[in-house]
Amino acid sequence: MLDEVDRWLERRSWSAVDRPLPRLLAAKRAAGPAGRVSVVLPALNEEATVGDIVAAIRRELMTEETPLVDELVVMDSGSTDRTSAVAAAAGARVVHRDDVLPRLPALPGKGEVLWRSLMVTSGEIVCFVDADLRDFDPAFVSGIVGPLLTEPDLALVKAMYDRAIGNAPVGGGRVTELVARPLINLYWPQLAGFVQPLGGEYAARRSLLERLSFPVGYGVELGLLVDALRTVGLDALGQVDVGVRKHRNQDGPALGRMAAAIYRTAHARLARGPLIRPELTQFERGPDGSFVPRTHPVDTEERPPMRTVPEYAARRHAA
Ligand SMILES: O=c1ccn([C@@H]2O[C@H](COP(=O)(O)OP(=O)(O)O)[C@@H](O)[C@H]2O)c(=O)[nH]1
Ligand SMILES: O=C(O)[C@@H](COP(=O)(O)O)O[C@H]1O[C@H](CO)[C@@H](O)[C@H](O)[C@H]1O
Repeated sequence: MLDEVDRWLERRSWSAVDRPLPRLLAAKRAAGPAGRVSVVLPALNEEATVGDIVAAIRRELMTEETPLVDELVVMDSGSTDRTSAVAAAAGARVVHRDDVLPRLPALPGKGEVLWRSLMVTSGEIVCFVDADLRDFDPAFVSGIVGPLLTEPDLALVKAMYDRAIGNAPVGGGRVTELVARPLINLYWPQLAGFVQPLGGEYAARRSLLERLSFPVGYGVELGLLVDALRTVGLDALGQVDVGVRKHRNQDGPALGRMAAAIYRTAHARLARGPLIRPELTQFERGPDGSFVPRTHPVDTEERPPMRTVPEYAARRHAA
């Protein structure tokens, strides 16, 4: 690793226990409006898990005694199950992607709803948490929000954790290990110190997020991390150890499509090369036992920095 990254690991890598909740609450009070925290859960058909996550955040971080989180929003990404009803019953504000910036028809994808969430939240600190987590611990939120309350020169903090898969305590993060980590080490070695560059739990200042493009699909984590490095520099980025992360693990073909979106996002940020063909063909055995190609589109759209959207600028001016 670069010497710069070794130094960065000394300065910008923490554990959630380094900042106990009373310290964070005091820092939040001292920060005033700049300490307002919005938590956003992107959710596509997460009825099985979203309610417990919402309830845990409300129970531990949204009480009179522990008011760390000011706003909890579940962004419905086009669910066809009871995600919205379950999230609302647990106490979240639920926003459907189609109800945000209706003049821009919603595109499918996680990044799309994360981008739109900036339009419907008001926190100066925005914290993203996946809605498919199992055994969710609210320290995921307080751990990554903490440094943004105590270190004014930080702009984005990622969670780091062991990646469980099935019943095994480690071995998850397959696209991270096979795609993102090699890409980052080859092309953005300053980011090589991030243990979980694709992790879905991260917090950032709105002042940074509103300046970044959002890939509409699964490229959003890599895109935001690479662009944050370019925009604010490595020393404004950090990571916090929050233990173990368990989530619903997708199958290989689904992760292949995710990997293609991540490759596309990386390609778009490398020197402008030849136009790439945004498709991915995978194979499965057909009824007659032969291999059948299945071609899927790879999302290429990126939403512009939110601060360039007139409605957003007007809303911020009015606030
Ligand atoms: O089009 C999408 C795809 C995913 N997600 C959400 O984004 C998070 C991460 O997605 P997923 O679990 O599919 O990714 P993985 O963790 O398996 O990489 C979850 O809360 C999903 O419900 C979403 O809101 N819209
Ligand atoms: O880290 C990874 O390799 C993938 C897949 O994880 P698993 O192999 O299912 O544990 O999960 C992450 O990647 C997505 C793309 O960046 C993020 O959106 C997810 O939040 C994150 O879970």
